[in-house]
Amino acid sequence: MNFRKFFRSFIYAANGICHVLKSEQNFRFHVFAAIVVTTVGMLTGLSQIEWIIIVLSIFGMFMIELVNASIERIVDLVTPELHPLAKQAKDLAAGACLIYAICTVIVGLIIFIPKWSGIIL
Ligand SMILES: Nc1ncnc2c1ncn2[C@@H]1O[C@H](COP(=O)(O)OP(=O)(O)OP(=O)(O)O)[C@@H](O)[C@H]1O
Repeated sequence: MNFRKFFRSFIYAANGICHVLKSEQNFRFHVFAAIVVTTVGMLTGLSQIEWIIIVLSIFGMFMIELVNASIERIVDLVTPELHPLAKQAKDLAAGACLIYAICTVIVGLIIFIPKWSGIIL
């Protein structure tokens, strides 16, 4: 096994994550939301399975934002001009992010609302 090559692939991946953090406002928003949810989760008190679901939701959102950013760049590389298929490709990728974001909000509500209802009511 080539450890140098293996290690370098981590550097490339870290570069990609740093780039998306600098260039994508949506990704920074998701990082902020993840910090808020993690803090609220610690204050609320979650079970092990609830934490696993939250972690999967948070990292799934990061992953899909990275894929979306990657698709945007590939589209811009292939066609810098306006093209209906370029629009479809970008809008489909953005739609995938939106659907997953809605899913994570629903998951969050399912986990947190029963815990808070005892405190609020
Ligand atoms: N090459 C293109 N041809 C046709 N439509 C495009 C093209 N590039 C972007 N669009 C469309 O224009 C709208 C805005 O695109 P844009 O790339 O600015 O998206 P954005 O969400 O602002 O992304 P960014 O993170 O790059 O700012 C979207 O509906 C997108 O599909």
